[in-house]
Amino acid sequence: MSELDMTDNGSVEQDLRSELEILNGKMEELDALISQTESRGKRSHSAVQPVAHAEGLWPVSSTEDVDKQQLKETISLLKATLNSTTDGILVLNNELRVVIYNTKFVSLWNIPQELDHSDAQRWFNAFTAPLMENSEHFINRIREQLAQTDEATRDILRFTDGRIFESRSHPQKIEGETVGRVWSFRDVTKQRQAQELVEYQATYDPLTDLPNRRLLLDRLNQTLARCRRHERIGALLFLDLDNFKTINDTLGHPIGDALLQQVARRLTECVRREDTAARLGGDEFVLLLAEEDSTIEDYTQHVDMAANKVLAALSQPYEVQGHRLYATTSIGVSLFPQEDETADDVLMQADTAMYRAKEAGRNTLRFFLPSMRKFSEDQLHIQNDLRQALERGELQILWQPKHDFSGNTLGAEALLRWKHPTRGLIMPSEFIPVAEDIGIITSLGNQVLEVSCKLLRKLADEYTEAGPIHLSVNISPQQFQQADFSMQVAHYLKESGANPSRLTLELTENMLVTNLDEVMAKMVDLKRLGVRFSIDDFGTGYSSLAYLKRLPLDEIKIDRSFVNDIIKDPETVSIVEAIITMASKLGLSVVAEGVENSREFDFLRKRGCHCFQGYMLCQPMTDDQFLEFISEGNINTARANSTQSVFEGF
Ligand SMILES: Nc1nc2c(ncn2[C@@H]2O[C@@H]3COP(=O)(O)O[C@H]4[C@@H](O)[C@H](n5cnc6c(=O)[nH]c(N)nc65)O[C@@H]4COP(=O)(O)O[C@H]3[C@H]2O)c(=O)[nH]1
Repeated sequence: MSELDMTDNGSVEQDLRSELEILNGKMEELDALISQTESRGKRSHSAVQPVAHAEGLWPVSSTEDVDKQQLKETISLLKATLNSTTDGILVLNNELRVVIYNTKFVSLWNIPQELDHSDAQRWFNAFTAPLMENSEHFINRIREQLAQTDEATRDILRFTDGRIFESRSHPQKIEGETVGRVWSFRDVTKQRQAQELVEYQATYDPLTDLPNRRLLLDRLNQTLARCRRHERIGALLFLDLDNFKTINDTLGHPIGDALLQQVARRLTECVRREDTAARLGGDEFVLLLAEEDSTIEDYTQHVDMAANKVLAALSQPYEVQGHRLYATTSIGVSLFPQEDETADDVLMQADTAMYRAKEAGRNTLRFFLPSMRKFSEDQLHIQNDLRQALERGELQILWQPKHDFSGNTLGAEALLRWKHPTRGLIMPSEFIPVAEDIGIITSLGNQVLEVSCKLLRKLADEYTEAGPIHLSVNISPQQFQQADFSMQVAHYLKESGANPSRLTLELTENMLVTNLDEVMAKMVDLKRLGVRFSIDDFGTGYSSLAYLKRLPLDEIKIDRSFVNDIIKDPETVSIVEAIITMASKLGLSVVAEGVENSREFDFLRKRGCHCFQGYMLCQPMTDDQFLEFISEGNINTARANSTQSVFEGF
């Protein structure tokens, strides 16, 4: 690569002067000598001709009546001085012919002796072409510098073999008239590489080689300025991997790092050269799309397509050190400029939109809307409030019963609610992701486990006539990954005296596929205690027959979205039928969740579904309501408590 970097002209003249101090001194001697001969009526300097020597090219006078001895001494001193410098020195005249050079120059540029040493044009043609990607540019620069009769210059020359030279040049004058130019070349490869490394480390992410936050903000600032100046539109995409933490915690950081590297590669492949893919840290990436002179509608469409392409690319399975991993992404998009927002504002807006994408179910994208600004402020408040909610006892567990096809209550699922002092009832879809983000989901989940175990014991002791009632508890990935999770479960079971076979732990598919072996070992451990396992939201994640066969599962829960679609969508009918058949072949019971009407119920019952949960049957209820419901053994109690129940009877 040939890169000319013209900077620092002012101070260079000073540097060059000092560097060539000795040389200049000798030149003055030579001038004085020449003047002597001139004063005798001879124009000796015009007779000085370049003659090639093994060590370089030196001016030799042909004038007979110059004091030859004195001239010889001066030349030998000049020669010694030039050859003692660590820089390659080259002097050209205005016609681009070589006047003088030293041995260092020859060795730096690998110039063989047999070449015509007086013809710089020929040198450069022969030697710069293979050394530099753009040698023509270099030769033009030499000509340009020769034309700059007064200025000192400094360039950085880059060679295809990786070497970097610093080239300084200074005009050569005789009696005020510029007759040529002196160049000094220094190999600065090591210094430049060290400097570039420092610069690189300050602006690039070492793991993925992508620009870091600093460089991104710098480019975003420039893009914002260009957009404002030329009335263009730009877009920033904020990406966050949905289940990276699970993978990182379960499989370890080396695998997490390798996954991030693959994500970075895919991102770079998805975008155009003029776009910027950056990593902010952790599993947060950003795409800065090049600005365009376009209408907001066209640009939005373009960004939407680009973001969907990224979602599709990043959701493909990853092969990392023998593990097949799945990672989806949530994307928030901010279009700019809107008002007088800064680069930080744009980043924050995209981040806010990303949270909305997560909230909307992950593996999706959302554009930032001004109304979301309030949402991000709310998020901050929610985080602070949730930290205190545990201590203040604001979290409550509701129980949603599950029934067999005759209406017998088989059990219930524990569902959290947050009774916020000013905002009222907050649903888990809103606060569970926050609890995961701020790291309190494990203690929250443990409380649900503890309460569930105590209730199991109470049901077994005091509600025997209701038959064996099972309780199901949702287990978050972070909670399951705790090294002492099995011990925690064992502790709550022992402390309460609950029957372990009545406790069902609900896991999600994505939790299972990240590291099958480790997950299986933990499940086997827990199975020894006697607990049951259920896969929640089955069909929405990465369902794989491999894990269904290998893991010690007891139950599959068909996701609500399938249940609600079976009436209107023939494809969903096939999926649900396949799930029930497969579960039956594997000896697993099937729970249909979110059953809202009798048509869904009838369809599922006829296909062999064992267990039903949904508003048609019962809404989630408080402890007291649930215990009353159990003691009456009558589903009609639940109907009476529920305004939304559409249950028509079994
Ligand atoms: N539209 C409709 N919805 C129905 C119907 N029947 C039940 N549902 C709702 O479906 C969700 C079922 O729970 P999930 O799939 O485990 O999904 C749960 C679970 O993933 C999570 N969650 C709730 N409690 C806990 C908890 O204690 N720990 C953890 N880790 N997650 C929890 O929050 C999710 C949402 O919980 P909920 O809002 O209580 O929502 C519950 C329930 O109220 C119906 O007929 N129609």
